[in-house]
Amino acid sequence: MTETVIDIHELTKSYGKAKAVDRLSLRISRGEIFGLLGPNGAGKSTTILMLLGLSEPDSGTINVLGMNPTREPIPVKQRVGYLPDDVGFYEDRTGLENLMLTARLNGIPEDAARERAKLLLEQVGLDNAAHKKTGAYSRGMRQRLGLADVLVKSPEIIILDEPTLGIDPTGMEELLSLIRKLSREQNLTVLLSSHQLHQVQQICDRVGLFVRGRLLAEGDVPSLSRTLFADDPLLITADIEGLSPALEESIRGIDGVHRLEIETVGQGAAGQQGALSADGRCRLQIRCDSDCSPDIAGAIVGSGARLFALHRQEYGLDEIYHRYFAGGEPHGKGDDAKRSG
Ligand SMILES: Nc1ncnc2c1ncn2[C@@H]1O[C@H](COP(=O)(O)OP(=O)(O)OP(=O)(O)O)[C@@H](O)[C@H]1O
Repeated sequence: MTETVIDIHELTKSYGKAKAVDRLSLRISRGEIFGLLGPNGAGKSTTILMLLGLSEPDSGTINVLGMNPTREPIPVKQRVGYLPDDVGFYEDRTGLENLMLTARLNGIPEDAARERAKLLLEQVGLDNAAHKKTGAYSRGMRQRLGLADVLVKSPEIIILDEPTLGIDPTGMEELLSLIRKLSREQNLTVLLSSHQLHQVQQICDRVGLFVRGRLLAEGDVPSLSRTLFADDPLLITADIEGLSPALEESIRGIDGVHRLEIETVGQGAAGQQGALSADGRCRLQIRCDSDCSPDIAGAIVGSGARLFALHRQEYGLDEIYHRYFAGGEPHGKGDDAKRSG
């Protein structure tokens, strides 16, 4: 059975009349990577501060590793690592010295501190920069050092606030795969807030979508997209040559196919519907309620037509996010969402 390590129930926090967090309920399991997503002011940071015992809820309950962070902030802090978005280091000291300082502050004896710091620098890929002053580190290196820094005390949960902010795409990719690797190897629970949707999607087991202090939806990306796009079936596009009435008929007859539209492509085509281009090429746009691509490909090839490309549109976090947050407001199911092809 999976162990719940973070259990939030009906958590509410207001600043004056404004509710920063509004009846938030959420459970996170050990070893899970959970992404907190939402526009500015959604309540992500306020939630994180309450999880760390740095801010007191107005009502509701929070349980972190069996503890109440408001009443037991110190034991929670010992077992939960936090990487803020603007991590600070002693710039005139090396990466190794900075980590050893954190180790000392956590009561780790000198020899063990050095060993731990060296091991962590190796794990985050900074062993070559161990003796370089952190003032000369790039943003990506600082974030990796920040990750090593939160891991010094061997936490069970790490909370990362916008860890990929300001890092170039390669550095971002490396940092995220490092987070995933560490989480999987050490059964480390990771809670991360981010706006980098595409990247978050790659590493998070589950995401929660926040807006105005409320959790609008949570789940893994495929199940969220199924719920959100339930009235907007899957789109499969096929570029073919040699469409016949019999092929049209057989595609329309495939179980799960809702609608078939034909668009011209290729030489002399103007993208008009229903006509073939001079070279006989056309694009079939097939809306289905399940993935019918194998049956569609089979029907095309079986009819003697030539298949040039078959593409299945995937709804990812970007589409989900835009549907909820376009213009900073949650949108309903019927609204247009920005889609990638
Ligand atoms: N100390 C504070 N005093 C007054 N209002 C605050 C305070 N901290 C946050 N708020 C307000 O609470 C709401 C939630 O803010 P919070 O910082 O938690 O959002 P966020 O999702 O973390 O946003 P961001 O991505 O910009 O950090 C916002 O309306 C914010 O203005």
